[in-house]
Parts: sequence; structure tokens; C-alpha cells
Amino acid sequence: MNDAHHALWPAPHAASPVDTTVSLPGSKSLTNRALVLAAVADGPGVVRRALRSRDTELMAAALTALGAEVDTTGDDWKVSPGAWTGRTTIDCGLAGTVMRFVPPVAALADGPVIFDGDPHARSRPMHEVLRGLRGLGVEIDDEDRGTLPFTVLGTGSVRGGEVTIDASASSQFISALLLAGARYEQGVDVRHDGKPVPSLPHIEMTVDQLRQRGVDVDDSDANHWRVAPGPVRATDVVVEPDLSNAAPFLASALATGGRVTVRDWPAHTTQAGNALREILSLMGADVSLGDDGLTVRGTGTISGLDYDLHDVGELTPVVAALCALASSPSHLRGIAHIRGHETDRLAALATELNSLGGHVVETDDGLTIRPAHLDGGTFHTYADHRMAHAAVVLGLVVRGVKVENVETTAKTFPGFADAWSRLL
Ligand SMILES: O=C(O)C1=C[C@@H](OP(=O)(O)O)[C@@H](O)[C@H](O)C1
Ligand SMILES: C=C(OP(=O)(O)O)C(=O)O
Repeated sequence: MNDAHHALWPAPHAASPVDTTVSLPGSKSLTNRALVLAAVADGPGVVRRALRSRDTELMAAALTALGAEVDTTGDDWKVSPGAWTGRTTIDCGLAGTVMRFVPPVAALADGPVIFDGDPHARSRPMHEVLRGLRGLGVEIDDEDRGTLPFTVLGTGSVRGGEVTIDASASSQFISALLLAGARYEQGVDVRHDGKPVPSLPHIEMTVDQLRQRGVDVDDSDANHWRVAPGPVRATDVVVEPDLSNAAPFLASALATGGRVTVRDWPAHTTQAGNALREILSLMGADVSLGDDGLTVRGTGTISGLDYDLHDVGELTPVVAALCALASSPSHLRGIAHIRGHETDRLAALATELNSLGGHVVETDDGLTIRPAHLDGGTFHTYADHRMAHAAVVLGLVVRGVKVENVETTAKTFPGFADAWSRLL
């Protein structure tokens, strides 16, 4: 691993238990769904308190390239749908939501649309989105790669109809087809056939967002989703704070035996990050939801965790960091699919935690983490924002943790490092 390109950021050490209240930026998953749905809507809409980060700016740029108008100047982003135009190129960065959600929209454009992204984006699974789109009548040129780069050959309309894909590698494959599906002539009727679909809350979020805009979605049978053809109503929506990005902040209370409150925690939400309430209480925290937000209090002792993270895989890095600080062993299961996230997160976490002295073993579908004394050292992020989140949690209690490429957190949380420097 070459550290020469990136300065090392010394993760802040907590001299005393953390005791603070924080407001967090908006949800990536909600912002990018709201942008896509606003761009395919029947009139101009507003996305209030939009997350401004690399992934959401890439989404805004992608939709603009396809003919929508997206005004991102303030905190409330204004979106006006346009006539879908092809003959353009989309940069997906490393954003799963851009590489999966935009091709089904590009299929409505009147010409070819080229997709590419960061070097690692080319290894993220895409095959089943492409297969699904082909089954719905879309022509795609990927030179049989099944990954980025590829070209969607838009013709101005999409037939739609029935299709079966294997979404065991990512829930985003299903969300992708559903988000644009109402604009296809026959809507979409998509079935999953394969090992269980991960991250189901994210599909529920997609279904919920579609219904909020008047789209008729039938998800009454497992592994089967139907979106009726029809208009997507333009809306004025407020984005909730990103509950998955709350993970390192809430975890800091547990790690240091302190208290953290995250303001504006929604009482009802489809965000996967809401599972932190259960996970952190299983690990020994006192968790309460009140008028001032979600408050987590730690006792100074962290219990190991035996847990299936299949539905909430994006929480793994921070949870694994807490497990590495716990006083009993942990078994994190059900997360084989996170090998296809920003990096192979199972390999990256095992390597980096062990390099600090951890006792972490990769299993087929997760991690086994045993108590160990950790020492400082360099924690590599592999261009994965959530690896940096894990490193921050460790650094609070382990002296001398240095984070390589902390700037990678700009994917979903620009100013992440500064937020910690201010907090401690
Ligand atoms: O639809 C979404 O917004 C997301 C779905 C999940 O993807 P996977 O199903 O690939 O885990 C999640 O991990 C990712 O961070 C965001
Ligand atoms: C898996 C993640 O991102 P993406 O939306 O790029 O898939 C994540 O944020 O943890």
C-alpha cells in the first residue's frame, strides 16, 4: 500500500469521555433517490437539506448531463425534468447509487450514454443491472465485461415488462429498475432468483419513496416487485440526516464511555442506519430516542456482538471497529456481499485491524473478532469512506492511529475530519 500520495491524518484521541450533541448532513441514499425521482417527475421539484457530497454531486451532474436542470446552489436543490438527451458521458465516481440508478434513466435518452468511474468502480458488480435492462428491451454495449465502462444505447423509450435477475450481490440492482420503472411503457415486474437479497431496508426505502410520489408499487410477495406505468408526481421533500453516517459519532459514546446525541433522528424511517439503536444497545450502550434526538451513552465496557448484518451491511466497518475494542468475541455474519462495496470490506477490515494488533479472521460471509490489545499505526482506507469512519472510532481510544486518505470521506461527508477535530 502506497501512502506517498496521501498525507496521514492523526485520528483524534479522546482525553476524556465524549459528551456532545451533533447535527449531521443529509442521507446519501435519500438524496440520490430524491434526485432521480425528481428528474423523472411530471414537473419541477425541490430536495431540501440535500446532502452535498461527492456521490450526490455526481448524481446531480449525471442527471444534468441527461437533460434535467439541477440547481445545487443552496441547501434546497431544485430539479426540473428535461427532454432526455443522449450523446453524453456519465462519471459514476465510486458511487453505487450512480452506477446502478442512472443507467435505467439513461435508457430513456435519445442516444448513447457512456458510463465509467473510478478505477475500483470497474470491479463493482453491475452485470445483473445490465442483464435486467436488456430483459426490459434496452440495448447496452459492455463488450461482455458485465462491469463499467459500458454504453447504454438509448432510443427515447423503454418497453419494460417482466424480468428476473439475481440481486444477491446488491439490493441496488432492484432499486435501480424500480426507480425508473414507472416511466417504462409497461412499467416493470422484477423478480429476484438467487441467494437472499441483502440490504432489504434500502429496497423498502425505494418503494416508500415511489409511493410518496403517487407511483403504484406492489411488493406483497417476497422477491417480487411490480411498478405500474404512470407519472411520478413532482414533490417538495426534506432529506433526513444520514443515519449510517451517524455510526462513528454514536460509536464514540460507547468507545469512550461518554454520551452523544444526534439531533433530528427520525421517529419513523426506512434508513438502514436506524438499526444502530439495536446494535449499540446489544453492545452495552444505553440508547434513547427523545425530543432532542437519539442519545447513546456508554458505560466504558463494550460487549462483543453476534449479529447478522445482512440487512445493514454498510454499518459493518464501524461495528467491526467497536468489536475490536470489545471485551468479548464477536461474530459478524451475513455480509459476503460487502466484498463488492467501495472495497472488499471484509478483507480490508481484517487486514487493517490486524495491522494494529487485532485478532480478526475473515469467514466466508463475515468476520470473527477476538479481544486484543491494539497499538497505533497507519490505517489504510482503500478509498472507502467507511474505513475512515472505523479508524476514527479506534483512534479515540488507541493512541497513534493515523488515517491514510481521510479525504475519501467526502464521498458522503465532506468535512468529516474537521468535524472530529472540532468535537474533541
Ligand atoms: O440503495 C442504497 O442507497 C444503498 C444500498 C445498499 O447497497 P448494497 O445492497 O449493495 O449493500 C447500501 O449498502 C448502500 O450504502 C446504499
Ligand atoms: C456501500 C456503500 O456505498 P454505495 O452507495 O457506493 O454502494 C456505502 O456507502 O457503504
